[in-house]
Amino acid sequence: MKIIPTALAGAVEIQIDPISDERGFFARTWCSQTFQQHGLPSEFVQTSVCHNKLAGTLRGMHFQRSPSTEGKLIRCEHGKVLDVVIDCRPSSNTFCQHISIELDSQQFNALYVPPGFAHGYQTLTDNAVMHYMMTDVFSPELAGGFRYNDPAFAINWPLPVSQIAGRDSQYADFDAVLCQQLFNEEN
Ligand SMILES: Cc1cn([C@H]2C[C@H](O)[C@@H](COP(=O)(O)OP(=O)(O)O[C@H]3O[C@H](C)C(=O)[C@H](O)[C@H]3O)O2)c(=O)[nH]c1=O
Repeated sequence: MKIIPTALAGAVEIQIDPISDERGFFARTWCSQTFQQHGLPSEFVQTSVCHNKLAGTLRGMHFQRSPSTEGKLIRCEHGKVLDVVIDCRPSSNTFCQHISIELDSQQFNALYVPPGFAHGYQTLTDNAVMHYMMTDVFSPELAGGFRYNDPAFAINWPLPVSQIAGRDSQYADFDAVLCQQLFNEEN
């Protein structure tokens, strides 16, 4: 595996090192020891899968606020998505900044998103399937979100939105003070 830092400390792309032969290839996608050596999670407590019917579907920007310690390893298992994460950590030098990365089932790449981030994606193909591995259990009472088209982030989504949950298009405008309260590690 190659672990590639991004502009947001702690968020890293994981690329595979395929071992090929005439049948195809074999590649490691996660290893507790390798992850631990890179300061990444050595264990996960929940995994999930998500199917999206149409290209242009937008899910996000979702977070689990403090005291959740949810980090997630995300991979596209069918099709391709533009994945976006926003740094919501009050003490971070990149607070409120975001990165975008294509997760492509044909590239087998993944993204690790640490606690303190909002996450979302837009599907670039029909029938895009996402796989998640989480470091903390899902807590509905700690779930929240920012609007995908909030001018505070100016995220450049590649396609017109074809499908989006009502909740996701109605989040209030971003409020940095509220965000710092939501993600205050002392909560
Ligand atoms: C996330 C999650 C959801 N659920 C239940 C709650 C709902 O009854 C149903 C659909 O949930 P939701 O509409 O929140 O699913 P998404 O819109 O895909 O949300 C996810 O999409 C963004 C992009 C993410 O990064 C998060 O993983 C997650 O927020 O599954 C669970 O039971 N466990 C879970 O971990």
